Amino acid sequence: TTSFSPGSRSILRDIGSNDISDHKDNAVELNATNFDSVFQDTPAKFAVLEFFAHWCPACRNYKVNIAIHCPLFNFYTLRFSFPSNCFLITFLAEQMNIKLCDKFSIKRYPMLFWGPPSKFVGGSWEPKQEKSEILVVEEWRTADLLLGWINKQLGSSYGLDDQKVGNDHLLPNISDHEQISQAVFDIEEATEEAFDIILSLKAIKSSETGASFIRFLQLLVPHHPSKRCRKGSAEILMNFDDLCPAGECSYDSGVNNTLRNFHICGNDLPRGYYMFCRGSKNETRGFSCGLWILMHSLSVRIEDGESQFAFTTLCDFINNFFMCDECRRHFHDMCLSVKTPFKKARDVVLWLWSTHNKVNERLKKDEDSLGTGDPKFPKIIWPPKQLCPSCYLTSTGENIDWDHDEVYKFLKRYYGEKLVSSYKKKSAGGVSKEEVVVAAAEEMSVPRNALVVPVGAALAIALASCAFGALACYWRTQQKNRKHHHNPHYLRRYSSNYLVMNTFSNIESEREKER
Ligand SMILES: Cc1cc2nc3c(=O)[nH]c(=O)nc-3n(C[C@H](O)[C@H](O)[C@H](O)COP(=O)(O)OP(=O)(O)OC[C@H]3O[C@@H](n4cnc5c(N)ncnc54)[C@H](O)[C@@H]3O)c2cc1C
Repeated sequence: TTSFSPGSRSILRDIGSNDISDHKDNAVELNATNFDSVFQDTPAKFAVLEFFAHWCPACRNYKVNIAIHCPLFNFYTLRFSFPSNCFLITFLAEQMNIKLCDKFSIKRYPMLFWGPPSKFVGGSWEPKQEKSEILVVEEWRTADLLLGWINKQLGSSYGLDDQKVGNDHLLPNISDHEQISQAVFDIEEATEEAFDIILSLKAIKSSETGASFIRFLQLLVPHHPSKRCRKGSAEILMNFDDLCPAGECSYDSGVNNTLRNFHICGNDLPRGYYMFCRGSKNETRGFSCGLWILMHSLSVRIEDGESQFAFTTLCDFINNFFMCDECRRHFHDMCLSVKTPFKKARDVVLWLWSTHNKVNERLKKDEDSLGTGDPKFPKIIWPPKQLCPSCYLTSTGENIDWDHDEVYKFLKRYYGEKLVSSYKKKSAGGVSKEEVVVAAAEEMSVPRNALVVPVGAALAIALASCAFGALACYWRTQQKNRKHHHNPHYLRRYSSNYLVMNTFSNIESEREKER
């Protein structure tokens, strides 16, 4: 038997497996406090909201039935997502959540509702309410009943044997113009998952790995495409020297003031699923895809003065914290092959793009011969012509003559504006105002008047006052008195020319002004 912790969504994951006792509870708590934000946070068009009670055997039994008999549900419950953009949320009706139960007039368990997620935000339901967009799901006891009911609402004809419907609203990457908007969610997910992995493997274990982690945060604070990740990174950065004095982080859970008390992108992450990066098989894509997208989206946001810093930071981050050994080593070799420091942001963007293509090329051969790739997402040299015709000067067979100016323009658009505007466009023409609020990614530019100081300034102040956590310490000091110093030793050590020293709030207020 499995016990589900009160209020958690663990049951969703648990029913994803036929052996429902397999899974650990690592799910995000859904409760009266985050109820609205969870609904706001999804680009899904429809949601199934379930009120259940942990003592209600029927609640559990019908889910097991669904999990075993309908792979389609298996998929969406596992991934929280459903064909036609629908997802299931379970909600435990216990004492602390009683007000919400009242708002939805819950009189029995389980009770399932169907509607656009935005309608659940601050929403309510009454039995005789007419014209409500929230409907009670009447048929839910078995997989085919529930599927039949949903088919009726959607005018679709999904069948119990459908295996891969989870991806049918996502186009393959060849035509992923519109889908890139969803990548913001994956960028957040990958950022938080990377942080989780670092914590669970206790990967910050020396002053070197600590410094690498700090530099990564320094890159995220001004440039992460998601505002809440920028904020979360800033918080960790500011507290880092307290959290990891002398490079010794405490990883104990249940202890105050440890890294575990922090989330880079917010308490409700990681969500446990990917959207743009979702594979057609469970074991493909996901985190590593999200990590690439994160790196590309960072690269197009940096300024020339940060080029070498961004390059070494990404290289070191992968080398220290991406725990796929083969990936790490190959990437590291490619980093080492760069002999001249980068001076232009454009060159970093193009280096990352071509490095990613080298990985694609290598993996394509492996995947073709071993059959280990995702059949829906074969490795390709990217971007394909369909996505960027002007990127191609000529191509004969395997040889492509790229127009690098066009490739650069395309990448800036795709991982910068496009990532933002598709999402906003979709929201504006789509369901509700709230969805715009959820847009985790906003503008791509760093404020023009960002204060840029020599990065060497960091060590002058920082080393003197805090042996380790130097950069975090400096960062804090900077906020207080903004003194500029220079220390060539630091430049050598971190091989970086400049560092944008903006406080998070400065950056955000600049962004507000620009808006
Ligand atoms: C640093 C790093 C090194 C890796 N090394 C290895 C390795 O050695 N062996 C291994 O088996 N796996 C490796 N991986 C994983 C592998 O690269 C893929 O991430 C994984 O196979 C999933 O592939 P995917 O189809 O989701 O596409 P990914 O390659 O993950 O790409 C994600 C998305 O990025 C876009 N994209 C594709 N190519 C480019 C490009 N050139 N420039 C910009 N955007 C692009 C596409 O939209 C694509 O869907 C590595 C991952 C990372 C982050």
